[in-house]
Parts: sequence; structure tokens; C-alpha cells
Amino acid sequence: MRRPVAVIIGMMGAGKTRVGKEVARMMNLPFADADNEIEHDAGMRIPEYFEKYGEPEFRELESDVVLDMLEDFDGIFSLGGGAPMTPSIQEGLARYVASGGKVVYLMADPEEAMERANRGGGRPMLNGDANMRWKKLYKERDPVFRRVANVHVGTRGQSPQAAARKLMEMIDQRIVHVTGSTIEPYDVRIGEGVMGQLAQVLGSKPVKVALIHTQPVQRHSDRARTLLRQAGYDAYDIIIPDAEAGKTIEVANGIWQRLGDEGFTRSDAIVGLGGGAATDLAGFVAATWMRGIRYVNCPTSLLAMVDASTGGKTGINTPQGKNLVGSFYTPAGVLADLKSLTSLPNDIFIEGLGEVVKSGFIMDPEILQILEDYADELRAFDGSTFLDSDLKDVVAELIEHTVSVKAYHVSADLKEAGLREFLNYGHTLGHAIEKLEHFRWRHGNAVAVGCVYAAELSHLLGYIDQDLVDYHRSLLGSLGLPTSWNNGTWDDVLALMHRDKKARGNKLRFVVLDRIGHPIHLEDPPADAVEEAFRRIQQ
Ligand SMILES: NC(=O)c1ccc[n+]([C@@H]2O[C@H](COP(=O)([O-])OP(=O)(O)OC[C@H]3O[C@@H](n4cnc5c(N)ncnc54)[C@H](O)[C@@H]3O)[C@@H](O)[C@H]2O)c1
Ligand SMILES: O=C(O)C(=O)C[C@@H](O)[C@H](O)[C@H](O)COP(=O)(O)O
Repeated sequence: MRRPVAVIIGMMGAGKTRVGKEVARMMNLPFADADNEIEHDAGMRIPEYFEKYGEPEFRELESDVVLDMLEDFDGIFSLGGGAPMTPSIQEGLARYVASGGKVVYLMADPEEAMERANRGGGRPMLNGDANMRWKKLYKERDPVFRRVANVHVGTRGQSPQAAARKLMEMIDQRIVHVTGSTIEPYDVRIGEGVMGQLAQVLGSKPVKVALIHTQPVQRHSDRARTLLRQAGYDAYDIIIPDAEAGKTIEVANGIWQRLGDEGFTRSDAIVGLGGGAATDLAGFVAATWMRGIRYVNCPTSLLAMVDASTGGKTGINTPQGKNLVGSFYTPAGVLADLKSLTSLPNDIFIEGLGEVVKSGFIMDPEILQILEDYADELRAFDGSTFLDSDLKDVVAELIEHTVSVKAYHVSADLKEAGLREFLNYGHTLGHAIEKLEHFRWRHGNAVAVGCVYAAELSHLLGYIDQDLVDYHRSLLGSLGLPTSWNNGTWDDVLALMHRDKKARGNKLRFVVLDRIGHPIHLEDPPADAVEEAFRRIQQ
């Protein structure tokens, strides 16, 4: 199907045509301007058409032309200033966005845009007192443009080339939309530089923003703090202990005290920046402070990008086990900035692939194919060369696919009544291993072994054949992930698996596979099979 790479909207004089042409040139794409297309169809200039038929007829023709182009043009497409005000065009743009399209609101400085709009003349909507008309239109249109567009690009004081570069960076991003009947919709944005959209996602209500992060990601939190301050927020830096040491009630309590001391109110906000442990903790604090304030996640590890930062499972550990306290509390947005991966150590990158593999097995075989095709390159991940390597697109693709798997489950079942439990494939044993290893084993590594365990259990109970179990081992192994564990007793493992959140009463429950892409629930399986599967992952 053909569809525009991006649709540019904005006020008259914002530079839509100029910047749009520049972007098209840089990306080697065709450019089309809706007004030119309309003039071509009508066989006359727009002012003439307005004069002859009036605005309502013009808007009808405009709608026909725009809707056709949304389905039959694959370049950069710029709309006339008033086009997004027409309901049928709004609907067309919403369909385009829902199918992954990018509607870019080019937000020029109002004074500059007004001056430019008046300069050329020939704009029927500005007849009379042009400045007054422009300001009135701006007041009406700006809120609509903000709502209709899913990418906002501010161009104040920038040359058309600089604005075009910024726009190109932003349309290069991948967006996964998370929605659902019980969810305030939000986007997961994936790409180089997407952290630049932090203020846009936080919105204008918060005055104070607590930036919760760990020490190893200081470099990225410095960038976030600068962005927050430039946008006019009071930014408060809150450094938490690293990894699982940050997911405790003591750490949460320290932050609650700080928020109280600094006078955080319900309209203020939190940014969670770091690996999955930091975003889990930040989300938990956001969910509990004054019973819930806005938060945005900026994941910096692969695992947090593909899994932890999305879906609203927030929480802390207790001495008895992983994530035993928490809530389902949805972020306002997720900014997975590929620049953050430049400092990520190789072993932590590999660990993140554990959750990627899991998502492939439960839903998306394309993920498994990409992992097979690029196993060697992924295993050799090096943050220092990552952004300039071909691996960047592969990783972006994997993140998009994996987040889409997560979004599918979360959208249908936020509070994990059934379907969402499939995301827990490999976690029943995985969480037990993490606990018994005193969290020295990373989550993704434990999940990798847990997936092999779940596959063995599926096989023992006759759901899958040995080949699929072997495939689990070979794929995970080829990526550098562990497939066995032998550092704990069966009694300890069993006791911890009974504390898993899927268990009901004294009955264990697992997610197993029936085939690739088809997970099923397994209720109260035979005790000997559960133990035998464990024996098999010990080797
Ligand atoms: N909420 C959910 O849905 C969900 C899903 C999956 C996992 N999780 C949780 O996420 C956690 C695991 O996440 P993780 O694997 O990111 O572990 P982590 O948060 O412990 O991060 C691993 C290490 O990498 C460091 N790090 C992160 N980004 C970095 C970067 N860009 N540069 C340098 N160092 C960086 C961290 O500071 C930490 O030392 C677990 O607590 C797990 O339970 C939650
Ligand atoms: O989002 C979910 O639902 C998941 O189960 C995703 C898991 O990958 C993740 O590790 C999650 O934190 C596990 O949650 P828990 O409920 O088993 O603690």
C-alpha cells in the first residue's frame, strides 16, 4: 500500500512547502503540496476558485484531493493551512496515524510565520486585516493541529535546512501506539534523538519534574535535565541505587519524602530514566504519589526499551520475591532514544535480547527470523560504534516489533486477567532464579533459562516436539544467552514458583507453548513434569 512518508501541517507561513521540499530532497523522496494538486485538479488558482465557488466548495475539493493522496502518494506531503480543520480530513489523518503514519505539526514562531504569510499575498483566508485574521486563525487552529499531529516540530529561529534536518530525525522515528478501553492512549517513540520530545510528552501542566535515574546513566540524565530546564520546568535530580537495589520500599520512601519536601503537587510529574529497574521504581513512585501523577519513561537499556518501560507494570521487590508490590499505572509516553544505547555494555545489551526472544516465541516469528539472521552482529554489539552501524536499523526494528507484541497484550488486558499473562512466558522460573541468585543474575538472562524451562514443560506435556525445545536452546545460545542453571535446590525453586503472581491458592500456573506464536495457560500441571523440566535445564 502506498502512503506518505510524512504529512506536514501547520499555519500559513510556517514554511511547510519550503521545509517539506528540503526534507524530500534530503531523503530522496518526491514532494507534493496539496494546494498545487488542488489547483491542478480545479484547473485554476486557489484565490480564483474561492472567489468563484466559495470556501465550503473549496474545502470539499480539498478533502477529496487530500484523502486520495493519503492512499496513493509515497513521499512528503504538505497540506494547506486550513485542511486539518475539515472533519473528513481529520478522520483520514487519524486513519493514517493509526496505520503508522506521521503527521508533523511544523510549529514556527507565530510572529515569523505571520510575517511570512502576509508577505506573498494571494491568500484568501487573510483578506482584510491580515494580521488580525492570521492571529484569529492561529487561536482556532493551533489546538486542533496539536491534537491531529503525532509529531510536533518547533522551528523557531531555525534555517529551513536545520528545520528539515530536525523534521527528518523525527519522521525517522518509529511509533507504537498503546491504547485500550481502560488506557489513556500513549505512544512509544523509538529512534535517535527522540528524547528531544520530552517536553512535548510531559505537556504544559507540570511545573516541577523529578528526574529519577541511576548513576551509570548520568550522561543521559544530564541531557534530559537540560531539555527539561530549556522547556521551563523546575527539574529535580533524584539518583537511586543501581539495578534491583533501587527497587525497594526504602528507596521509594526516600523519594516520597523528597517530593513532599519540594512541594510536588498532583499536576507535577516524574521522568524515569534508566534500565528496567529504574523505570519500574519511577513508575511506582508516580503511581503512589498523591495516588497518581503523570510520568514519562526514558528507557536506556535494551530490555527497558523493549519491555519494562511500556505497559504500566510498576513495582518494587520485597525480601520474599520479585515485583511483589506494585500497581498497573500507565505512563504518559515512552521515549526510547537509540542514542542511550551508545553507553550500554555488551552483556547488558545481550541480556535484553532475552525478552525479545520471549516475544518472538509467544507472538511474532518475524522477531525470531531477524534474530537468526543477525545473531552474530547482535552478539558483538558495541555501543561506541552502534549509531553508525547497520545494526542500528536492525535493533530499531526489533524494538518496534517487541514493543508491538507488548502493546497488543497490554491494550487488551492491562490488569493481567488472562491474555497479558502470556508476556510472562519464561518468568515463573526466571524470577525464582533471580531471587536465588540474590539478583546477581540479570533479569533477561534468567528469563532466557526460564523460556527453555517452559519449553521443556510444554514438551513433557505433549504440546510441542523436541525440535522446538532444541530451537529455544540454539537460538538463545547463538545470541550469547544462557540456557541452563544449576545453582539452587528444587525445593527452593518450587517454593518461589508458588509465590509467582500467576499462582492461584496452592496451585501453580504457567504459560507454555502449543506452537510458535501460540501460548496457552497451564493450570496445576503434574508435579513430576514440573520437576522433570527443572532437571532438564540443570544440565
Ligand atoms: N515493568 C515491566 O513490565 C518489566 C518488564 C521487564 C522487566 N522489568 C524489570 O526490569 C528490570 C530489568 O531491567 P534491565 O535489564 O534494564 O536492568 P537494570 O535496570 O538493572 O539495568 C541494568 C544495568 O544497566 C545499567 N544501564 C542501563 N542503561 C544503561 C546505559 N544506557 N548505559 C550504561 N549503563 C546502563 C543500569 O544502570 C544497570 O546497572 C528488572 O527489575 C525487571 O523485573 C519490568
Ligand atoms: O508486562 C507484563 O505483563 C510482563 O509480564 C512482562 C515481563 O517481561 C516483565 O518481566 C514483568 O515485570 C513481569 O511481571 P510480574 O508480574 O511477573 O512481576
